[in-house]
Amino acid sequence: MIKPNEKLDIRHILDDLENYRPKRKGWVWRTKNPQDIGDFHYVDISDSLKNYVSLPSARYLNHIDPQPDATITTEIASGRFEDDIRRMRMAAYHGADHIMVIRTAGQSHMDGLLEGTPQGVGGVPITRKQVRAQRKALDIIEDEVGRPINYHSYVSGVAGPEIAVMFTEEGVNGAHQDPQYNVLYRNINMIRSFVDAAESKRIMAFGGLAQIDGAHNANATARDAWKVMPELLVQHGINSRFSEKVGIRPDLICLSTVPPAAPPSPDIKVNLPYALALREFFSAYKMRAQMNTKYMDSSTREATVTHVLNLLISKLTSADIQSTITPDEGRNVPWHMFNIEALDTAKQAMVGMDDLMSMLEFKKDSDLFKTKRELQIRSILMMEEMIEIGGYFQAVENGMFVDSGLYPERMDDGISRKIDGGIGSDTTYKRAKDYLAPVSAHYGYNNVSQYDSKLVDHPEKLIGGDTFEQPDKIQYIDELDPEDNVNNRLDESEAYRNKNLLKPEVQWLADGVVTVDLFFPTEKIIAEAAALELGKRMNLSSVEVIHSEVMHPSEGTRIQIKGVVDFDIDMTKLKIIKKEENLPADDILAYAKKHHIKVIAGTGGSDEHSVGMREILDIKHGGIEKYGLKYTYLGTSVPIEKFIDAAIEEDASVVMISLIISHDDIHYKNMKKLNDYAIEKGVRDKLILLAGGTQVTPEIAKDSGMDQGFSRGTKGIDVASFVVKKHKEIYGN
Ligand SMILES: Cc1ncc(COP(=O)(O)O)c(/C=N\CC[C@H](N)C(=O)O)c1O
Repeated sequence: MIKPNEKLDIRHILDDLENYRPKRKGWVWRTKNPQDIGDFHYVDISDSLKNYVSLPSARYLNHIDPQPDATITTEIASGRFEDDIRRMRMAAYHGADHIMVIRTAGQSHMDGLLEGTPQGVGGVPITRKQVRAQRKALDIIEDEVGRPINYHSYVSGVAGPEIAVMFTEEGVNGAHQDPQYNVLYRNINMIRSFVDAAESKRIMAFGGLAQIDGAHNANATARDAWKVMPELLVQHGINSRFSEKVGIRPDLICLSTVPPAAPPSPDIKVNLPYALALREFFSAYKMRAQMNTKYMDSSTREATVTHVLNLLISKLTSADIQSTITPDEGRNVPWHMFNIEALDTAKQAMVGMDDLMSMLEFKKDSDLFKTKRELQIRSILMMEEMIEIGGYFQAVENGMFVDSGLYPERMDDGISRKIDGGIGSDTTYKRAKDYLAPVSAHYGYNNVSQYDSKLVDHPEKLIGGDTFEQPDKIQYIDELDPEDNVNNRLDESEAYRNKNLLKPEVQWLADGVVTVDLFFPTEKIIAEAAALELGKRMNLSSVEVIHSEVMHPSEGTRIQIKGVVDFDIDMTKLKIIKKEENLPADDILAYAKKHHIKVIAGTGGSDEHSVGMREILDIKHGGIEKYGLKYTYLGTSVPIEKFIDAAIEEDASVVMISLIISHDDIHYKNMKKLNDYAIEKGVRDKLILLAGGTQVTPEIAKDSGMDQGFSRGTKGIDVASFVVKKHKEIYGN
């Protein structure tokens, strides 16, 4: 099993891919398991991971990392699967157990399977080899984090059935499949789409894949998304009932529900009635909540707050899968850090709202229920009209879908598709009387008995098993394109994989992209031009403004730029400051007692923070008291001189000053003052001066005259161990 300090070896993953077989088939849900974690009892919770990265503030709660009971998704879309695999491992550490891989632009229109490992645009070309490599990598990653990970991509498009077969052969665990998506958003002929969908869904049912529908696209496409809510209910109904009739189990039918409105609209008031309406209509199925990307601009802060409101909706209603679009979707440059931020947002908000509904209930007499009912009635009326005019196909041709009017109001701007039009029109054929497909998952008419009436339920037995039973029958193609493949890409970036060279990246190894977050005290248009100039002068190339935010029309603008650095960093030449090993606790205790080490401690300058210092001092937090050091606490806002005067008076050998406020580097200025005063009083060489604080950098503290600086995450033993080592240096054993 791979260790956290070992990097995934992509070449090892690519090795012998031909003979890789998936460990299991089908989807795995998390198991809800209410439990105590740390000092708290959680209810909407599943088991914790073996290896993980907890939220930053978990540091104050014994590094607990509670995992919500909902599956959490991250979307991967860089175009190079070999770099996406590292991102998948990072995502798994941050709580993702559903990896959704976007396909290269336009794959929906390709009528057949792609092969090999060409680089994609905005996603990877989903091919058997890329799927195998990623599933094999996820086998390694799920063992490392200690939780099954679902691999997911898309079965929509004209090659739906072929992709469904390949996914089932390769152990893919989930897929989007919704013929309405083909029709409305990819202009694929509707007859072809529904015939293909029946076949694809039948195969997915056999493979146990979880299915996600495409209703969310309506509210990403409609002009005023909140007005398509009745239609969203209709779209969910069409795909869910169709899927169930074809044979997909209801607990694997996941409705992709996105709150259609976002702030500054009254988000919860608009979205909650819809969320309740949906779950009341479709309680037999699973809910896949997806964060709203429609109203996302380029501010990751704004996107994150909208995401949290979406998570509130999920907690107020239900979410079996909680999808986390990268908050950078607004810029359409999903980078590693934004996938991880979105995962942390979901985990943080969901565990933060654990067991919410045990404390709340909705006011029965509020508008909430009236609006919910009204939306449901509107959607039923829409279904009735569809039946009246001749059914779904006719309704699409009449442009009933994605009309920006709140049904039955019509704006007549819906997406209309011809029943006999679109890609793949006129490509469906009635099966002949003696039609036979000797395969284990096939929708509709299959005249097996003409050969063997005993095998009607197992047509594949006619040929000694199909590829689902006999994976060795799979025709595995390695590469088709001698240029555009992973081997060439790996060779190009080899120096950054197995040498000591380092480059910053946002999505691809050694892409060299960095961002600079800055503020200019001037109007936006000038600030943007100045930011580009600044980027150039910082020797960045391809400098672009990726976000600008007006703080005031003339007083100031915040700008984020991205740019590329063209140099490498040689890791062997870096000055790495190793964290000092602590002495054994017993040795510290014995020495401190023998030498009666006394400490003067307090928060210096005009600083009132005291929590941090108490943690480092008090025995109950594992403070220095636990290791035999006696301390006198001077309190907060202690004048700098008083520390030295007290040390002299009490014959203390250590001064510990806590300095949290860092404006204008006042913390370092106070350290200098402390050091200078100790020299002035002629006691500097007898004293150990230590400074601590959230913004204290040890190196700068030492440059400011301290013997050592301590920053976030310092423990009592770190300080006690340093004191004993330093005391031995000054006073001998
Ligand atoms: C039903 C369906 N089929 C296929 C595709 C993608 O289809 P192409 O491979 O042709 O782009 C989509 C698109 N949305 C999925 C991403 C979204 N951010 C999500 O999380 O759902 C879809 O909704």
